[in-house]
Amino acid sequence: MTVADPAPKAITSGLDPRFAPTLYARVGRPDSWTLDAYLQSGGYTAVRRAFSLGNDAVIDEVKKSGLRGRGGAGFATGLKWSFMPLNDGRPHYIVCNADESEPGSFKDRYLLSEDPHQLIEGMIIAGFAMRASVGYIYIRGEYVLAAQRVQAAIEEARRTGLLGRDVLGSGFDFQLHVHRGAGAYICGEETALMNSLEGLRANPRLKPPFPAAAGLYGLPTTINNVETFCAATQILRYGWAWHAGMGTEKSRGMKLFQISGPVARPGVYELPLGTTFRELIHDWAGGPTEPVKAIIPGGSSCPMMPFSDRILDTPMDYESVAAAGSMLGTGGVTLVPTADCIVNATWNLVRFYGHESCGKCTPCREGISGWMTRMYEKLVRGGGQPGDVELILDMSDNIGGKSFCALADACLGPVLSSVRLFREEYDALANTGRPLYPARKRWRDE
Ligand SMILES: NC(=O)c1ccc[n+]([C@@H]2O[C@H](COP(=O)([O-])OP(=O)(O)OC[C@H]3O[C@@H](n4cnc5c(N)ncnc54)[C@H](O)[C@@H]3O)[C@@H](O)[C@H]2O)c1
Ligand SMILES: Cc1cc2nc3c(=O)[nH]c(=O)nc-3n(C[C@H](O)[C@H](O)[C@H](O)COP(=O)(O)O)c2cc1C
Ligand code: SF4
Repeated sequence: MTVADPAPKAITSGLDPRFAPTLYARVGRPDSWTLDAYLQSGGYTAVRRAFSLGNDAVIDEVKKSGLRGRGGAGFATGLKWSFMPLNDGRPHYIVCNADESEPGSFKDRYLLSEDPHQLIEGMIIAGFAMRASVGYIYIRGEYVLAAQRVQAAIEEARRTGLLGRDVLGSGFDFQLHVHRGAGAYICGEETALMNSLEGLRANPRLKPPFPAAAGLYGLPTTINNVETFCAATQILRYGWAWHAGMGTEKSRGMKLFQISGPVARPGVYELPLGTTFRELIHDWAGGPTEPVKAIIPGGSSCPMMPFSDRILDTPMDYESVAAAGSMLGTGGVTLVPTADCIVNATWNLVRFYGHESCGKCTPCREGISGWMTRMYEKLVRGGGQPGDVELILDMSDNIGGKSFCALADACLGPVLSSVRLFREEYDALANTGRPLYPARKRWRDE
């Protein structure tokens, strides 16, 4: 754990005036993290509505809203909630995945530190719907401020009858606990996260069984991302039709897009799914500050795409970005400058994944942490040889689809796409030992 959590001064919440303020409505406002501020803006009305609807109707409401998981994979949230068994007499758990460690993703930290009650309300609603009386919020270790604010908000909620026995006189008992991570990316993978919560080493578990069948302590569990629970609060507040009325046919609602790299106004922008890359980059983030050659659309595990007119006009929804050859992921858009060595930039990601490999399976431990990391290091240090690029492709072929969890494949996203798009930069290093562009300074080099 190395990086302390700074106060969120630099964020830009791009609330679109055409839509009612939603997920980031309170971010940046004075004392936004306190119960008083939350109540003044209509907080905890959604949970009262949920209680009046009843458990199954809440799940139905989320299903009809079209909400899909905002942790990256986009799995239908209401459907996932409906997998939890009914009245089986066993304890059920819900878990909030607040581990947010994907390079390029930084939306959840501000939901946590600036608006913890919105998350708590979403988790009470989810716990009620899925008959869970205990919830855990697993927070990335580096998010110090976020953990403090969430903990303080839980205590406020307990003191005022929003958590604990008989929440708001509904007869529903619900407790929430914060668990802080200790700086491992793999703890964001939901089954590794459950092992970590149980005090075990954070290795992923086999799926299936999915968590609803056998989750935390082997009991029915549902894990959702921070933004997903917060969106559930808004859906219960404004109704499923309001949410389903935004976005595209299969990707409904608003999304927190993040943009980093050489743009005038990097930050978090709350926009409807289906907004184009061009609108985000040019209209909201003020446009690139230097020539750009690639877009990483949704966090570092998503394949790079060229910075072309076709891609700029692609709507940012799950289907359109997949059709364009990548993934929407977390909506964390990163721009890669033209004058940066793509091999060095990719090496930065490869060594991140190599460092974060949990070591459980051979293709990832030996392939990513070992061969791939050494191969990139050799290339960027000027030791490249003819045939190295073919070797990278061959290694990728032996790793892809053969690892225990998605981490190894995530590393291959930037590797294979950068070779495909910028082969000449790889060939230059392999054949001459010299890059076509000088490498930018990376924080890992400092
Ligand atoms: N937010 C971050 O910081 C971060 C970091 C790394 C990766 N990611 C994202 O993680 C994603 C991969 O996550 P994953 O490996 O959990 O994806 P996944 O597709 O295995 O699962 C996504 C969710 O849907 C559920 N699910 C999927 N199929 C199911 C089924 N048949 N029955 C019941 N439930 C089912 C899973 O339990 C899980 O909750 C990537 O797309 C990436 O964008 C996010
Ligand atoms: C290596 C790895 C790391 C992950 N890290 C996160 C994370 O930090 N936050 C998150 O919400 N999901 C993360 N995920 C995805 C989770 O496994 C899971 O899909 C998600 O929490 C489900 O929530 P959702 O349905 O609300 O998206 C990660 C997946 C993998 C493979
Ligand atoms: S792919 Fe990597 S992180 Fe996932 S189980 Fe295998 S070694 Fe661990």
